[in-house]
Amino acid sequence: MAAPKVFIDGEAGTTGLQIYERLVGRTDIELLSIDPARRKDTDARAELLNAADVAILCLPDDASREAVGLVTNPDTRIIDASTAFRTAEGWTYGFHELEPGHAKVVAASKRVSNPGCYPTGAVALIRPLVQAGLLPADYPITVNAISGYSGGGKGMIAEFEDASAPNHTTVPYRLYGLGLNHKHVPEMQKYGALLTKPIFEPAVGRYAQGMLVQVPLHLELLSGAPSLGDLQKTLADHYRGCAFVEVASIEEAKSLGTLDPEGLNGTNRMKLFVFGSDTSGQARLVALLDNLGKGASGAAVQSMNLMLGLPETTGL
Ligand SMILES: NC(=O)C1=CN([C@@H]2O[C@H](COP(=O)(O)OP(=O)(O)OC[C@H]3O[C@@H](n4cnc5c(N)ncnc54)[C@H](OP(=O)(O)O)[C@@H]3O)[C@@H](O)[C@H]2O)C=CC1
Ligand SMILES: CC(=O)N[C@@H](CCC(=O)OP(=O)(O)O)C(=O)O
Repeated sequence: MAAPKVFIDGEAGTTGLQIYERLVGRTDIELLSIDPARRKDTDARAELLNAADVAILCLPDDASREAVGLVTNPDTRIIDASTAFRTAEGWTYGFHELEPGHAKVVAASKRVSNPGCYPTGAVALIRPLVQAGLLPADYPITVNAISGYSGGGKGMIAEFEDASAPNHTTVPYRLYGLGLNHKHVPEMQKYGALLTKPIFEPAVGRYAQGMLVQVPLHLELLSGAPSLGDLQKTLADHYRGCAFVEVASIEEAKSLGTLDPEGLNGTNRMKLFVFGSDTSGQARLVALLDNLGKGASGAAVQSMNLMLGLPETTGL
């Protein structure tokens, strides 16, 4: 039987290139590549999109919407890495670990939206606690996060790395999203199962890749005033058996004095930590992941594997 065909639209971009590198050596799929000179040519893209069994879109939102509109082959299945369809009807959210059985839903879907990098961490921390009844759905959640500059794609990479770029910067760290209207907020609220819009405080640092996503909580405001151990156990129970999501034990978390955002770079893994103090009644939940791994390209390959009936860990 012929190997299924996969086309990456936006293969030359940051996310696209990382997916290409994960797929190029594989013999269980056939990678369709566009002539670099025609990579923005609508006809050339439409031809390959419709020839693919799975098309992975690694494009800005508008170009993603355009690409979806170019697909007329009912057998072409789409994984979109942009923000365009993450909360849209008819699309499956590609966070396999969302709840038991969700990987099967992804496997059967024709349209899968790849989760945002920050929401992957935030949703992973928040949703199981809401579903377990510990975290009230109307809790005033704050999500604080730092990402490496590759999170902003080719444009931001040039800004930090290319001294000749018009917007070149040498700042070590900066806050952004100050108007509290970051594009990831609706996604965090929807898949975090929250009734209240979270306050999202992102920052970018002068390093390429890797992120930390934090959710601070006051334990006495949670249902039943749980301990740090109760929160850790709820998360650990939820992610037990997941190949790519791990929950640190309370002992491991207590043994750490610091946490490095680059710790899982180059992997499709995410690790969750419950820090804090039962004595002070405060928790600091943290997700560690690679924005280009589990936060983008790794997650897209995980979905592609499932959609093609392959083990989700293939090539990851
Ligand atoms: N970087 C990250 O950590 C993450 C990114 N994403 C999402 O993935 C998507 C891609 O982001 P990223 O890879 O970072 O961005 P990049 O800017 O690095 O790459 C986007 C690519 O798309 C190309 N492109 C733009 N318009 C078109 C078009 N009309 N037709 C064909 N190609 C086009 C660009 O071309 P050109 O080279 O000419 O600019 C570029 O190569 C975005 O939607 C982003 O939100 C998701 C999670 C994390
Ligand atoms: C550092 C930085 O700028 N990060 C990007 C997020 C990455 C991205 O492009 O968003 P998705 O994960 O939804 O695709 C931002 O905040 O806009």
